[in-house]
Amino acid sequence: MTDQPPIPFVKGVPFLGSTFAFLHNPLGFLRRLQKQYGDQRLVRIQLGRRTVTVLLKPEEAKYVLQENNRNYGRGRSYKVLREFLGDGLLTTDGDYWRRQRRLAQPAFHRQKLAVLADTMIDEAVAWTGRLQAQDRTRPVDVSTVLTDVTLRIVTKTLFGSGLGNQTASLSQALNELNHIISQTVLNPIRLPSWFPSPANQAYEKASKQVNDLITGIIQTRRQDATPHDDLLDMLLRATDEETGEGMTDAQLLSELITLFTAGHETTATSMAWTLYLLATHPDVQTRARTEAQQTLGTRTRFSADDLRTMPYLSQVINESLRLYPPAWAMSRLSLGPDTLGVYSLAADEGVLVSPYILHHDPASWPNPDQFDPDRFAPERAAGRHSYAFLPFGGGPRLCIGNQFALLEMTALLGQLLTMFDLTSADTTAAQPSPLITLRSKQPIRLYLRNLTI
Ligand code: HEM
Repeated sequence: MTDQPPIPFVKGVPFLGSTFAFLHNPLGFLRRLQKQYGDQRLVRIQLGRRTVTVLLKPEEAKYVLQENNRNYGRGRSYKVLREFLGDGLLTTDGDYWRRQRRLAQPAFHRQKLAVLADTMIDEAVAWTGRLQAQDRTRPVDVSTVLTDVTLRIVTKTLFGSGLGNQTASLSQALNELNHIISQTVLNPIRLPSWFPSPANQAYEKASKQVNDLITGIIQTRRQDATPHDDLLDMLLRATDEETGEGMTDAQLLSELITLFTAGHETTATSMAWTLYLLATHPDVQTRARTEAQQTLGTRTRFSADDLRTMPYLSQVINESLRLYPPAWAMSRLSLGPDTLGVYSLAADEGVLVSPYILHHDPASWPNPDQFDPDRFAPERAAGRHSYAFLPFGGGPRLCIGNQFALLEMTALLGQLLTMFDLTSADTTAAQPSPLITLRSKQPIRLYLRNLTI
């Protein structure tokens, strides 16, 4: 190991290294690194007091996320999230994470998802109905309408439709909690959690409300032998093959809040980008609509099977996830020393895997900024490295909700395209803003014109 060269290091400015350059424009900064250091495959930068190794090629991403994943734990950003989400799938590591993942995985199997897909389709139909009833001479802010529908879908698929008037209060409380978490995680000046600041007090209040509501739901369900077609039911029934034990109420609570948080804004964000791309590429929109219309035929509602049989729509979604991956960066910490390609990596080093950077590498994606769904046509995708496209991460920590998200997006897109023509209300191009997820800097506003008129 000692013969190996150190990873190329970007010095930046004295004491602060690349901190300001990165914070000022993270995506621009990372793309400059890619241009300058792409041939070396990785590069180390200084962020604050720590150094971070940025992986610039899919081979190293695969190595860290999959081949030697046991040497890489959750990075620092997950430690902050853990304060809020507790010990859930997203924030834990090691044996604890492995057991929770084993318990939760069956809830996301194909047949189980087919049941949840029906809920998604019902919600997609209701959503387009609400859009149709709106005043459509004015543009629609897509983030608002998508947050609304993805919230409904995640609440219903997690907790079922039997919550009655609790559905609205739960959804509202969880959304508020989610909002406070995002604001706090992104704020560089964080007061300790015991300090009675307005943000900490708002968090305490929302968190207590969510915990009380979900704990109440869990306890009611534990007394109820009737099967429910929702994720909570599947998680409640899950037992560990080795010990025969299931999850405690506290574990269920953390996993439910995690699934809600991880599964809601990501999907709303990528749907917003997809609608924007379709509105600004009318030829792609027409082709996607034709496929959706032909699949639907004379029916008014898609079936769960239909959602897996629209290859062009799936190419469109993939290309949108390539250009604007909601999880634009994933952080890891090396647990022990390692060898990355020809370089040596020390223990306790930050490692950054950025889907955004790998998705814009010209070596894998010629003209990387161009929207071209045919890149995902089987003949063009053949031979591409499997980690050149990783919107859902990879290896054992691959997003547990990836198929859920793709089904949901297909249901919403398919339904929307069969009813409306989409055009952009703005002349300037939308710019990505890397917050916790990769949102658009400006609101995305579209006109929805009724196709039948
Ligand atoms: C377009 C939508 C989505 C995107 C782009 C996305 C992306 C990701 C990525 C990149 C990871 C891996 C993070 C890492 O390894 O550091 C992840 C993990 C995770 N996602 Fe998603 N996700 C999406 C939707 C969902 C949905 C719908 C759910 C649940 C219903 C969900 C639940 C989770 C959970 C629980 C994890 C942690 C898995 C583990 O480590 O075992 N995600 N997601």
